[in-house]
Amino acid sequence: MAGSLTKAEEGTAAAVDWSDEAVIYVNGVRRVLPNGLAHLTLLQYLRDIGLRGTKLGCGEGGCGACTVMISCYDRTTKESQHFAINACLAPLYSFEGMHIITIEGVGDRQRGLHPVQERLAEAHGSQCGFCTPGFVMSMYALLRSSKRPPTEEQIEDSLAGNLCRCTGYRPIIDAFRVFAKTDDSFYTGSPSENANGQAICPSTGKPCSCRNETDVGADESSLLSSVKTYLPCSYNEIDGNAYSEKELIFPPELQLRKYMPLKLNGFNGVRWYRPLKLEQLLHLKSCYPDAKLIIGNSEVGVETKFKNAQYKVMISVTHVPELHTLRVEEDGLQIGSAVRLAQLQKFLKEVIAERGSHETSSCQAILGQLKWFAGTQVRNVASVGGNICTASPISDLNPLWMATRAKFQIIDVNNNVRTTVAKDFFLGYREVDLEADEILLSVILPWTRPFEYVKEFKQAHRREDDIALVNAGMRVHVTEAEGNWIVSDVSIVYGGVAAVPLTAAKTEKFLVGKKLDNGLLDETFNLLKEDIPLAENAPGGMVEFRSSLTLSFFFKFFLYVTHEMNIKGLSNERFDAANMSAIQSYTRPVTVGTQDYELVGQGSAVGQPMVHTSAMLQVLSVV
Ligand SMILES: NC(=O)C1=CN([C@@H]2O[C@H](COP(=O)(O)OP(=O)(O)OC[C@H]3O[C@@H](n4cnc5c(N)ncnc54)[C@H](O)[C@@H]3O)[C@@H](O)[C@H]2O)C=CC1
Ligand SMILES: O=c1[nH]c(=O)c2nc[nH]c2[nH]1
Repeated sequence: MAGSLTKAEEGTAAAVDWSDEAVIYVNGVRRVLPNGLAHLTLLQYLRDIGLRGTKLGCGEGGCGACTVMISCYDRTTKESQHFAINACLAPLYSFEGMHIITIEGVGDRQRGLHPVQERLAEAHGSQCGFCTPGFVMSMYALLRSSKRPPTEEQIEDSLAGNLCRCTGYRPIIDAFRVFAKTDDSFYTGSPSENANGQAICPSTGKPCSCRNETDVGADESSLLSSVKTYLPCSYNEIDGNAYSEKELIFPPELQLRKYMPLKLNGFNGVRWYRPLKLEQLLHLKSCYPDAKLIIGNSEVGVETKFKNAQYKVMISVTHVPELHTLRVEEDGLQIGSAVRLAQLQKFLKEVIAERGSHETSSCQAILGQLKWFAGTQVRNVASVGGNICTASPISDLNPLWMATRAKFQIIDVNNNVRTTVAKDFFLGYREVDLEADEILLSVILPWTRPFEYVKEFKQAHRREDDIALVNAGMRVHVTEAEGNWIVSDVSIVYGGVAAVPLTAAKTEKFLVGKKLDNGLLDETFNLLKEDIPLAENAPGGMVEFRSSLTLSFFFKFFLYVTHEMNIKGLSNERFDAANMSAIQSYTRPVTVGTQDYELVGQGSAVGQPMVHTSAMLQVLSVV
């Protein structure tokens, strides 16, 4: 049904036939969304229609209890794509034309448990059950989106946005480890052996004894490990059918459905638009200069829920192709502002694999930082432009855009494009160089030159899914002059230390023209302390610690560059082997944990590793 045009929209070239018909599928069931729900999140809607298995935890995208799987159809590749998201921040209408699968769509009492649910229950992976549907959905989305069985690392990464506060992560990870099919022998019952005849663990690739522990019928009086329940779960025990036969498919109607520009309303006069063309977006922005652009809503959602922000007009720009550019160009990469962070990760990996390493030092640093940016569910929706324009003082990427000499392309409502350097874009606390009639179009990330090194830094209370205490982006370019390799250009930018990312200007000036050697360090540290002052009462506290981080990040950068230059024979600066760990990027081995307990046969359930009676219900999220 076509929506009527407002006065402001009348008589313009971009007048559009806006539709107010919004169709989604939820667990295979077609649902026409009524107009008037623009103020609702997906989570509120799901719970309103009786699907209460998806939980409201923190409500700000941090705990994963509200995880659901979204499927959409890529008309270019003709494939459906699946990803886990947090329903608590997701604006309902953003999913028009998509399929939402909730915990109820994965398994239920009639169809039985999905193997993911079955594993979690059997491996004692639920206790109070509140976070359980979120874990199931993250694992389910990973399996549905993986062409090959995921690795154990991928499984753990996919759970970084899910918090558990009672069961503990060991049994949860143990439960899901079986889906990391790394060795067929694990499934055939004849594990491979090394030259010494020791069994090789199919999961870790190291000698172990887990094959014995898969023998459920082993002597019960012996010491047993909880990993004994590692059995493949390829079928459902209720009726013996392969579970894949019951997997919800992407609805054929949605494959064929034509996207329409949408105009819908919400409570209290809220208006929600989904333009399909840049021209439509710019026209809306000219009619409503105060309109809020929305992509992932992971910042705007927090502002409206917790900071009393009210936005009357919201423009969802997820379907504007010009904002989704991901292009390799002669001078670097062009990255559209609406590109999701997970898409950017995938793209950067491809670019790094294809191009020479000297060109992609910036790409590697950004990819390195994205690994620790929030959790999977947030990265699946949050966008490059959303992070830049939020201009959060702790943004993980903004110091890097500045340090890498990135440029931002900005377009106004009259289609004029201007380019500014990232370094000049952040004006004050959450204030950027954008006029009311302008939007961010894209980011241009230049290739690095030979002998140019870029590195990312972040320190948080915990590595996964946490905001930075201090972060930084650093870059140096060295060139040869009279037989010496000297600094020709350097960028040192810190986040988390001021209202905007802060450039260490005096330090940069000092370093230019110098040969990087240990003798420079004392003076550099003194200048850094002047450049990055942290007052005793600075917001965020822990000033001594944060101050020392600014120095230690630089020291690590210095070591990294020195080491790289030594390898290339450009320098013979002393490199103390004890400092090696400072330059190695942190890689956490997959989690390994065992639990040993003695079974005391006293004729009762006490002391027996029995699955508790609520487990089957908790993994279905019906309790
Ligand atoms: N809730 C959470 O757990 C987390 C939230 N974040 C935040 O989420 C944001 C990520 O992006 P989204 O979810 O996509 O943001 P969003 O849809 O919430 O938009 C964020 C801000 O950017 C503006 N914006 C977005 N694109 C724009 C463009 N092209 N031109 C001008 N302004 C534009 C929006 O109007 C809004 O003010 C980051 O800024 C970060 O601060 C990041 C990690 C975790
Ligand atoms: O750049 C960011 N990185 C994060 O991890 C994060 N969490 C909330 N907001 C954030 N911004």
